[in-house]
Amino acid sequence: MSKKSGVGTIKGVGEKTEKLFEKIGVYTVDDLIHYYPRGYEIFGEPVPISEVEEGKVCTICGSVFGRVQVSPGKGRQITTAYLKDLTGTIKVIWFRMPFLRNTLGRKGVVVLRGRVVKKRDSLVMEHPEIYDPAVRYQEKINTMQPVYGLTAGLTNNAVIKALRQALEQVREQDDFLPDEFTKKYHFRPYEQSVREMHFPENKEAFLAARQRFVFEEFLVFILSLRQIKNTQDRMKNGFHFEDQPQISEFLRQLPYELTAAQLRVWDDMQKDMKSQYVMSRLVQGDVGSGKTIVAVLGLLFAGLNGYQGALMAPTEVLARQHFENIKDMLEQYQIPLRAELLTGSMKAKEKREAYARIESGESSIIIGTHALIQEKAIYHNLALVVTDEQHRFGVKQREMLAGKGNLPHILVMSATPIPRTLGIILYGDLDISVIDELPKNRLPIKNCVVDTGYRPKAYEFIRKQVAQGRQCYVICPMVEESEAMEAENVIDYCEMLSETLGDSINVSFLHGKMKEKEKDEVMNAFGKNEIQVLVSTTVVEVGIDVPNATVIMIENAERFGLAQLHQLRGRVGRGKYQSYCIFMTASKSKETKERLDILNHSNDGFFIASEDLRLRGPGDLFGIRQSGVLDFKVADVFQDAKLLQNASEEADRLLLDDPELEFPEHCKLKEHLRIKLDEIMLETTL
Ligand SMILES: Nc1ncnc2c1ncn2[C@@H]1O[C@H](COP(=O)(O)OP(=O)(O)OP(=O)(O)O)[C@@H](O)[C@H]1O
Repeated sequence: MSKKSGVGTIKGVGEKTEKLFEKIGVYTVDDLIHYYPRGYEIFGEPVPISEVEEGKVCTICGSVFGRVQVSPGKGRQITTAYLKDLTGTIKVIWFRMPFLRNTLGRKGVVVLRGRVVKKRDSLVMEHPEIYDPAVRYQEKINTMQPVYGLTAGLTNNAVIKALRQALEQVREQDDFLPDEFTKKYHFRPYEQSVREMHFPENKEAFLAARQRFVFEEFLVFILSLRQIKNTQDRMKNGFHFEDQPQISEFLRQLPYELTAAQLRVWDDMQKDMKSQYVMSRLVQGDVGSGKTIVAVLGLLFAGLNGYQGALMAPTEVLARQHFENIKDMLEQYQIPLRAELLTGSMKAKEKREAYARIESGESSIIIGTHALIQEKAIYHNLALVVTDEQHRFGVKQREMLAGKGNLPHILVMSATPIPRTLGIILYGDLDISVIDELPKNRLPIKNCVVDTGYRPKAYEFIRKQVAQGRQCYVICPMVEESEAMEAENVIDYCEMLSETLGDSINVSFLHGKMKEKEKDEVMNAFGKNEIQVLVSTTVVEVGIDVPNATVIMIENAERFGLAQLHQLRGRVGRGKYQSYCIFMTASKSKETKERLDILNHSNDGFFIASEDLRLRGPGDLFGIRQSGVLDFKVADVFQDAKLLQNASEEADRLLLDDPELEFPEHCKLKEHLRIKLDEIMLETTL
């Protein structure tokens, strides 16, 4: 086995497990070595069964009592057992582990560790880890146990086992970080740091190791940005943009006036597009601040000037929403441009026809997902690409999109509230425009944080809002184990709510496992108010815009990060109606209360992000990811702002001394950067 070999070369990793590893993005031994835990658990002593608490991960010790039963149902089997100690008995269930029926009964005393939930008024431990024999658990008490991101079928223990072997392959010479930084910032040696990331002695050791990888990650990121920026600096374009009277007319006819901030951004964009240089602009604005219309203006501007404009959305649901919205606008305001939708799930024939209309230039506004940048899509004078911050383009992507024509202007949309100073570092290759005000017609969202006892009242409130013609979202409890279980959960909840609310209210559900077409149908029906209450997972998190929705109720609010809760809440309060957000939590913990209080008292994404940082403090072990957007493996833009600053300064200095990274001490870094840049290119072209 070497670091470059596949995970399948690790002892005990068979073909099936190899496939599961691939699902989580681990292909090689090296990938595994750098597959860091999502968090760590500190195991406590087992508690008496009579003292387990709802909503908490608990450890109990006892023996299996009675028969172990497995409910039928292909792929959904539930194994049920009862565990007993001197103080009481608790029901325990496992999902999709029918083989436990034969093994569990024989084990005698076991230690189980899992989350306790309430089902039909009694406590149930869900899908716990089993420690066998119990003495093995003793070794773990008070140690930090890594918790990895998993997929159905892959257990945490399997990852740990494979990792222990993989770590044998780590060598000091694998370190690509130049020595000068290790010395200057007192980082621990590479090999030790990798180990401490997975199996830290204690919190301090973990924090020290983490610092090193945070710095490394930022440094590589910034150096890559600088390279992209260097090649695209002040690139000339061959477009010729002129003011379009139809756009002024369009703006006059819109049912609302643009805010001053929106007008400012639109002004920046026009200047960019009319100049002789290629635009690379980031538009940053809080949820619901009205970024879409600004993007639409850009697309119209391109179309009316005889070019094509493309809008790339992160999900199909969102792509379709934008498409319908733009198509309606074109019709309503009699703008003679054709909009085209292009998504991965479209039928081959539909795609072929769309490609043809794109290539001939018949369609000038093209909206879609990643499919937009697939090879088969050939553009006819593409002048603008609007995208979100997940899909950032380098020169290569621009070239590919443009075909043989000019490099298109790029507009990137972001709802991540990042302080300007950080933004300049992180988006070093982009000019930044900020939408810092909300449309005038908005009433601030009214929030409340309540416990689960409030549910009946919340449902009553929803019923009243629906009676007034409004609509509601219910975000379902999160299930960490698997997407499939999350889907089941959403369906069950939907059934229950539908019964509670009665026949006159249409309740439906949405989850990530549904087919794109089904998702579209549900979202469409919700958009038209044919569905009044939508029970959903976090798939509605980004971009969904149904201004008639006025209530969002978020179950298990304590399990989400503040930024994510803010995004979710942003689904309401998008129109003129008073909107409400109900944060539901069973947790009594002080931290939860404090965190949710921040949201309860503020609707300002920027303030929330900074408060979150203050609360979590530096080096928070269990920090729930701030944003999926600037997705660093280890680093956190907010928490590690200081290291980001350091890395940025060091990157500048490094490039000043050795612009091509040709010094011998930089050669490993250079090689790593090359691989990294290839990866970035690949990610954006797939
Ligand atoms: N100036 C304005 N006045 C009134 N309503 C507006 C204005 N600008 C946009 N809107 C409306 O506000 C709603 C939210 O706008 P939009 O969907 O563009 O938000 P966003 O910034 O993209 O938010 P998110 O980040 O949540 O996707 C839309 O229904 C839009 O029509």
